[in-house]
Amino acid sequence: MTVRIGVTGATGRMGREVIAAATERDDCEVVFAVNREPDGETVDGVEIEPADEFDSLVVDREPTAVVDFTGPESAVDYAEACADAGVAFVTGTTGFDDDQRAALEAAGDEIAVLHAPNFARGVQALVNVVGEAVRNLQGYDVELVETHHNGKRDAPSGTANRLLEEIEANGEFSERTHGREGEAPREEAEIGVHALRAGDITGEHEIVLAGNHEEVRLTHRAEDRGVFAAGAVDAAVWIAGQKAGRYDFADVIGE
Ligand SMILES: NC(=O)C1=CN([C@@H]2O[C@H](COP(=O)(O)OP(=O)(O)OC[C@H]3O[C@@H](n4cnc5c(N)ncnc54)[C@H](OP(=O)(O)O)[C@@H]3O)[C@@H](O)[C@H]2O)C=CC1
Ligand SMILES: O=C(O)C1=N[C@H](C(=O)O)C[C@H](O)C1
Repeated sequence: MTVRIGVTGATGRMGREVIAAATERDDCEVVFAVNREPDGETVDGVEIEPADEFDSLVVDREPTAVVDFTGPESAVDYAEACADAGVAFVTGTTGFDDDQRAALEAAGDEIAVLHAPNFARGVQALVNVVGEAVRNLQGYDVELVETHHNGKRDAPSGTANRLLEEIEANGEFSERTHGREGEAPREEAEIGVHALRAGDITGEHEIVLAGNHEEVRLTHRAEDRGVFAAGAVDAAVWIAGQKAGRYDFADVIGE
């Protein structure tokens, strides 16, 4: 079976990678790709169409799934349009506020919705091990540093927030401290969170656990955005035929 994929944010950093990853697979076809204000360009031979035609494209082209890397507001709009059309929705977009997250989850009542803040398999492994590290090192100081390109809009990253949830679920922490300045001694139970933005760095996440005259560093470094795109296309293939509900990348890779 060929999985028919619609792509949103198609001329963005990730949208281009998704088109490339999908078109190089034998089991996928990109049936449409949209961006806000396309200027007639094509990406890997796929014509980029205007985003305001999404509602008709998602019906007429009969995609199996839409893959979205845009922004939180538009991701929610696309999820709702997919719910109306009965088309599965995969999004890697980050930076949702609580209302937007609730709206995205509500779409999961109608269709299969998969949201993952990071589609790298190595990050899923990091999520799996960080809780165990925190449990084994109770009382150690924990700090998280994430580093991304200078075009990233949200901070901390979606991946950082996911890792922080895992850290908090496995240890006794009082609060997150976002950066430090001036007279700011460390509280025993705080988690320091630091967001660096520079150049075209694809994405790095490092958790530092320190105490007892030793330190442990758990680091993931994405070397190429293709790793995220490949994971997102794997998710689009996996979600074909899934029933309505809310899914994450762990479901795709079988954990
Ligand atoms: N889950 C994962 O593995 C990953 C997630 N991400 C996340 O994906 C998202 C996109 O990242 P990236 O590709 O780097 O960003 P870009 O800014 O490069 O691309 C975003 C694209 O979406 C379009 N867009 C943005 N806002 C809207 C809107 N309101 N309506 C319609 N189109 C819109 C932009 O159009 P225009 O050109 O007109 O602005 C652009 O083409 C971010 O939230 C990022 O954090 C990124 C990498 C991996
Ligand atoms: O914006 C990015 O580039 C990335 N965003 C995701 C996030 O916010 O966690 C994933 C990845 O780190 C790249």
